[in-house]
Amino acid sequence: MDIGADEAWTNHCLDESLLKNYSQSMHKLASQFWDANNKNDPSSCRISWITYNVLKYFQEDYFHEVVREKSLAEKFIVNWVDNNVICMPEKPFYLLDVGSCYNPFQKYLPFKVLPIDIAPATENVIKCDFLLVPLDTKLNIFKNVCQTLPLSSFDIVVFSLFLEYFPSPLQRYKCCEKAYKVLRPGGLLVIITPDSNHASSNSMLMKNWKISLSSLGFWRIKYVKLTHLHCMVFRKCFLEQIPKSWLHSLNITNNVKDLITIPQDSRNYNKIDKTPKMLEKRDDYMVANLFSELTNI
Ligand SMILES: C[S@@+](CC[C@H](N)C(=O)[O-])C[C@H]1O[C@@H](n2cnc3c(N)ncnc32)[C@H](O)[C@@H]1O
Repeated sequence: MDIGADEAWTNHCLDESLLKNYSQSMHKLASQFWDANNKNDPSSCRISWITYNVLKYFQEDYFHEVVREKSLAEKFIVNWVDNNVICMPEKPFYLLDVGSCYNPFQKYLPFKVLPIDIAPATENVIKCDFLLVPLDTKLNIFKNVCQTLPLSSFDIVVFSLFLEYFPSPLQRYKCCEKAYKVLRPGGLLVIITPDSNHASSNSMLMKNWKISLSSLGFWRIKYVKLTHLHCMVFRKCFLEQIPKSWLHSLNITNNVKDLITIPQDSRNYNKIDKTPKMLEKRDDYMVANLFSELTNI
């Protein structure tokens, strides 16, 4: 029976032991295997990649991006006034790590981190369902549970291996919309999503993500395909009309909320053969291979 994404999500969230089990396994996989294998190399470690690129933006590229936005404003005939530019943020940069699991950014001193997760794997992570948590003027945490997140407050929002957790593109879109609201103008949304295929095989998908996020007021300033990951940095423009005008110039107006798709979305689960099968030796090899592929995430 098809129950739809929202009901599927509600049912999933009710199963606390399943959520906990997942995040603890994820913590173990990331800290005991991936971190040990990738030696903090930004060309293979997602956390180092994010840290390197975010610091480069705030410490070297910030004004270059402001100049670029100003020239785009001229191109799309959007009214630009110089006091659009709010002062450049200073260290420590305020980072919201959504789906943090085990707070992997805590060791980086340039960040003041708020790590949130629907099922924290460690005690220093705050419990919060990002999809449902209300926004307000202030951060409100009660008994290690986040009650409200503050609007226009963060320099950086990180979605690392997070969006693909949701069953529908619309839920992913709502998360990006929320990230837009909690970011300061000029702030960054960093998205990391897994994919071990060649860069060209899902390039259309990534282009659609760019379109969808542009409709919210983000401008993509960096995109890199690593062996097993797509890594993207989106900047919250001072003027949301700029990315929206870009979309308008391409005649893109429809379905922008349904474009954050992942390869699993197009799988027809009704057609999958559900008759129980005996596991064979070659199934073990297949699973082992799958994980060895991910050793340098
Ligand atoms: C694959 S793990 C990624 C952990 C970490 N970000 C990393 O890169 O290693 C995804 C995490 O997202 C969390 N999560 C899923 N849905 C969430 C939601 N709605 N709000 C907050 N966290 C969520 C899960 O509990 C899980 O810990």
